[in-house]
Amino acid sequence: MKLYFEAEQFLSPYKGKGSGGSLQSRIFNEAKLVNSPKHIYALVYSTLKYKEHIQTIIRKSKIKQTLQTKKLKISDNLLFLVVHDLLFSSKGRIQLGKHPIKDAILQHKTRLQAEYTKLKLKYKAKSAEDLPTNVSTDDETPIRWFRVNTIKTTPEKFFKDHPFFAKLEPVSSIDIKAPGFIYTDDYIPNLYGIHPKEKLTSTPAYLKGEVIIQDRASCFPAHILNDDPSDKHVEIIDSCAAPGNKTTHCASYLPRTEDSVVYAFERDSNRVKVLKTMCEKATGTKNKNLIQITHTDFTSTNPQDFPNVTGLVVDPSCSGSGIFGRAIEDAQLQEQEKEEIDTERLNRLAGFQFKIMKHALLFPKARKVVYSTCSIHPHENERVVVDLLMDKDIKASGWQLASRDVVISEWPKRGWKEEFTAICGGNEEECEALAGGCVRATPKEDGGIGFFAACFVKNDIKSRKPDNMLQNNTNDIDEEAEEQDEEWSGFD
Ligand SMILES: C[S@@+](CC[C@H](N)C(=O)[O-])C[C@H]1O[C@@H](n2cnc3c(N)ncnc32)[C@H](O)[C@@H]1O
Repeated sequence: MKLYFEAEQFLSPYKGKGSGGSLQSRIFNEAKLVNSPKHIYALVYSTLKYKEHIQTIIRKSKIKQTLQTKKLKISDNLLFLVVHDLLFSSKGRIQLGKHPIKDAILQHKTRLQAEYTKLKLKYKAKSAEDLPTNVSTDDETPIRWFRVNTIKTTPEKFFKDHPFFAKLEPVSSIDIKAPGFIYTDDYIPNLYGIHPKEKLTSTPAYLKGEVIIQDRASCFPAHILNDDPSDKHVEIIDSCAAPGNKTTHCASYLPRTEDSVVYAFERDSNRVKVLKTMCEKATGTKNKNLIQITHTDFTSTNPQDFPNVTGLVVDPSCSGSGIFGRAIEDAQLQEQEKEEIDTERLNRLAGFQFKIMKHALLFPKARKVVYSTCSIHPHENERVVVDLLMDKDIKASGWQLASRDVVISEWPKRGWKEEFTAICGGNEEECEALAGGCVRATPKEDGGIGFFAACFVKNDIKSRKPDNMLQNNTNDIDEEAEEQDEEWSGFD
């Protein structure tokens, strides 16, 4: 039953702290799984895809009544998984040794199969593939991105060891037609695209942490922070770190000197374990001091304790509305439920995001702070940026939005300029310039999740307040905002 018990937890929409990420990342980042994450993902994905039909078959076959009579306790989700395997999987068998639940379900095999046949007749379907589902194959990512982890290896070595991936081509289109090709990305160094069916996760390089699966847009923050060779960051902070994609990516940019470090903060106790596992795998024993993890709320840190930190990545919890892989889970939510979460929730999230960013902008030597979300909503993106730019303490300390040339200038999609009118009024050029300090990625259309990043830079202007005065102002975040953050912690 282990496989089904492990898969069961992923069948319901994520209710823990944070967004939890896409279904795929939730499963692949769960450190405690005994079964292969790939196997579990395939099972959960397919069960969710056919869930509506499985429910109908279960109801019509009256199998639940039999299970109750036999006093066999089985949750609905577990039953969906088992019935899925019996009817919808290619092997058509329950992956379970001898077990009373298996026996009880197999006693009903004929009835279950009869209901399945009726369903196929109703939809004139020859196989499960022809049945209508809420989830089209469009919900699958058109391309899978991975980066060669330069802490452990080099692209040259990786390609030498994996000659299968030898056909390097520039990624001219995100529509990869077939496995067998590998595409170099135009924007992020050491990032490659492959067909989603490519078996990367079984390669020794993946298992050893030499390559890391990471969405392209999610690689933007570390790249924006570290792209400029004149910025010699040695100490940086990742304020909201788990599961650690951006932490490990940031670490890969640091010079390999003894004092180079990424301070990674994570306040959630479960997620901090995943962060530790990922960082250990990515750095290995040789570079184990490259990342220092602290299990704490980032806003409780004292910026004066980090006098050498010059750059920060702030990727706080958000609505996760850009994660299209989640469509399969969203398909389970009632429309009404979806509507209810909107504006109020987004504003609460924005309040929290503002608070974390304001804290990040207090670090005395910081000169660059990259803010990001995987949300498509302006509430959590440009509007947070505008509120920060209009904040009197932040203005006084010399923080500004960076110019486009230091924020992946060739990437075509920038911030939404209309959102900046509160700052620049009708001055189109100024709005455009501000929007240029931000990048956006559209879900699917840009070959991955929806994403937003903005880069703040500090110019040493003469009129700015001394940093210690700013530090004293951190406590002006009112109690209401504190409460919101507490409440908020249920989202990501
Ligand atoms: C969007 S996720 C970060 C994803 C991560 N940057 C990555 O690329 O793998 C946000 C994370 O921030 C954590 N978090 C939220 N508020 C925090 C705070 N005040 N201090 C530290 N961590 C926080 C959440 O628990 C969650 O794990």
